[in-house]
Amino acid sequence: MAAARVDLDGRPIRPMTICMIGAGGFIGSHLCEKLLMETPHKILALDVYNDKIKHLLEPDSLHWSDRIQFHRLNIKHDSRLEGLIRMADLTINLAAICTPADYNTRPLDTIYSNFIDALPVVKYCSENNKRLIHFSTCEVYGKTIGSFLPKESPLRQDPSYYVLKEDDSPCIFGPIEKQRWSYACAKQLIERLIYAEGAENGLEFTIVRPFNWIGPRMDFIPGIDGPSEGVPRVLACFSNNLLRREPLKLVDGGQSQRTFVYIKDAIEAVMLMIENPARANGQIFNVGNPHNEVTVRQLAEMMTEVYLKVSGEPPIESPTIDVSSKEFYGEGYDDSDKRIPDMTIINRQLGWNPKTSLWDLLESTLTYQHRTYADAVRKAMANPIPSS
Ligand SMILES: NC(=O)c1ccc[n+]([C@@H]2O[C@H](COP(=O)([O-])OP(=O)(O)OC[C@H]3O[C@@H](n4cnc5c(N)ncnc54)[C@H](O)[C@@H]3O)[C@@H](O)[C@H]2O)c1
Ligand SMILES: O=c1ccn([C@@H]2O[C@H](COP(=O)(O)OP(=O)(O)O[C@H]3OC[C@](O)(CO)[C@H]3O)[C@@H](O)[C@H]2O)c(=O)[nH]1
Repeated sequence: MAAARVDLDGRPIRPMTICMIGAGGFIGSHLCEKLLMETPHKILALDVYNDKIKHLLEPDSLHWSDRIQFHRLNIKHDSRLEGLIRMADLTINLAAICTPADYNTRPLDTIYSNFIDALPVVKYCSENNKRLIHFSTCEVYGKTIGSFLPKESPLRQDPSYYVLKEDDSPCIFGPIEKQRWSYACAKQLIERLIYAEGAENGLEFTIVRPFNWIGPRMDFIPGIDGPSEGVPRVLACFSNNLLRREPLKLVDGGQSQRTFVYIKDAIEAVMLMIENPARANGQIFNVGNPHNEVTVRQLAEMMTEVYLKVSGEPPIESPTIDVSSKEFYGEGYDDSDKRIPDMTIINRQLGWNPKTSLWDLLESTLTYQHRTYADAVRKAMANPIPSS
């Protein structure tokens, strides 16, 4: 018989029902997989799409088929939402517009999706005394304090000017006409609302701030499983360029810095939050890998090297090309300069640490991208759809 599952304090973990909103997306698909394969918990999976979790839903014979139920619904307007939250012990809200290309071009949709549409979820959890794990973002920190110092200032090397701490760092956004910040601002306000529901009405909540989680099934490859003119997040943009053997586009010289964490490491952190409510409730957690920092240019160079290795293809003559942010994203784009998560709180509360190096996570992710898309891209390039 399998050993009983226990939490970090040695208490048995009781099987629970989880209402997961946005379960059909990148993070949702990995979380569903992990919950079904390694726990006895049940999932009410809510989303407009289910392509990324089809493998978990289709075969009736799989031993978890009675532990996941998919409900195709849009939380903007569906009266089933409150009933589903009431049926569950815990709600996890992942639903959002969260691709930067949308923030300045569809700011109203972005604000509605990240603030207005999340309001009923918070309200139903609060009114029905249900626990909520809400997905926010590292973008709530905006720009670092250090970015406002003169370029040559030695203080730029001082971590207190750039490491991002949940309980200490300010949230620094650009002006309103830089509509890039519509997303970060909406996420910040929903965080404040959830926090206030906790303080005034006793809502049991956890807020997650992901720092660039990447891995298989992230976003789409334009023209293959998403719109030809669509602009996904950087992993999928660069994967698309590599698959098509075209130069990787570096926005404004690729000088911005990011830390990337492997989705499978990050999901371990979410599992600890799910199964340790006493340690996770009332907390805001950075979840990232401070050791995997690169400039976007370095990311492009590393992805190129890894892709050549896993695909066996020869290099192209010009592996990267510079583009302006106006050309790439349009008017109103702005950027976070640097994102290093402070890990003190998640370490103290949950003992979590990321494990996978950037090279290793790119190797497994690009192997997946090559296996999944190379043939389809080759065929699409051989038979381009004529423009009307
Ligand atoms: N991936 C990251 O690194 C990252 C970083 C920061 C924040 N986040 C946050 O994590 C969450 C999940 O991100 P992801 O990367 O999985 O994105 P994703 O776009 O792959 O997943 C979001 C899912 O929500 C669904 N959804 C959106 N609006 C909906 C609605 N009105 N009704 C029902 N379903 C709806 C989408 O169909 C999609 O499947 C988001 O809230 C995002 O802001 C992610
Ligand atoms: O072809 C490209 C695409 C992007 N860039 C630059 O890469 C940086 C990262 O871009 P991206 O991963 O698309 O998004 P961000 O990190 O800026 O924002 C995300 O962070 C977390 C999240 O909240 C959800 O995932 C989202 O807002 C950036 O500097 C781009 O300009 C590029 O050079 N070439």
